[in-house]
Amino acid sequence: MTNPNVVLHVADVHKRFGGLHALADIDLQVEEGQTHAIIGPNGAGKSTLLNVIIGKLAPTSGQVVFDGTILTGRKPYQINQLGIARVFQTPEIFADLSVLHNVMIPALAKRDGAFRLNMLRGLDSETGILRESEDMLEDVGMFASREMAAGSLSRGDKRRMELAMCLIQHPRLLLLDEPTAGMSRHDTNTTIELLKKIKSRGMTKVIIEHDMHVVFSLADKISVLAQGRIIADGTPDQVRGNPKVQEAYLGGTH
Ligand SMILES: Nc1ncnc2c1ncn2[C@@H]1O[C@H](COP(=O)(O)OP(=O)(O)OP(=O)(O)O)[C@@H](O)[C@H]1O
Repeated sequence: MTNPNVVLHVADVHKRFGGLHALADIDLQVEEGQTHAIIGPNGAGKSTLLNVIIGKLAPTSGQVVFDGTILTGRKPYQINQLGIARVFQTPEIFADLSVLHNVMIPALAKRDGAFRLNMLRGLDSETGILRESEDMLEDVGMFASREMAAGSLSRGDKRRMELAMCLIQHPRLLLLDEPTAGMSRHDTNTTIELLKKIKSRGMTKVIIEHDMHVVFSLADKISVLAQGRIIADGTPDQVRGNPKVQEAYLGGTH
């Protein structure tokens, strides 16, 4: 039976790279407002799955449905316009521009439907978007750094700015690709707190993460991938106690 709370449905998806079955028989249902983690050992197919969702890769068969709309066959920018944003994977930032201007640009692009170079000229006259961007920077703890050049930020601060750049677009679904990769424990904990704060706003999130501390701190549901298949899914407690998971993942290299 269809669950009315499901907002993202990856339905019977397969992805082959030549002879390699990178995704097999994937059925993933993400409920509105939840944080759904996808975990699994290296090479399990996590990035491939994320790329299929955002339209960067076409599945060999099956489809992805978001809020009743079939995403499969659409281009990444069209999927983005439907309210799906991805963070922490090669974001386009303007290293020489201030943090504040970097946050304003995606807000303007969203309002106007596309990015135009001449947006860079009139930034300071966009008072509404300027104020909203300042609020967003306040939210992610970056207000004090708003005049700094984006290229001079530390890795942790850059990721916070990137998160603000995503949130300012008010996505309905936020995809996070290893949000704490390469971070110190302190920055990781700050990011967890930040993501919890976003969670309380009810935004749906799909998160790929290697760090089990992050996964168990944030996830409402976890799907475990191994060799391209979902071998278990459920609440963190259900997944933690699943012997198949312990064998394939938790007892493995991580
Ligand atoms: N473009 C591609 N062409 C051929 N094979 C690919 C391609 N992309 C991924 N693969 C293969 O598909 C499998 C799944 O890779 P994927 O990157 O999705 O795994 P992952 O779970 O994200 O791994 P990691 O945790 O190491 O990032 C791997 O065997 C990988 O080598």
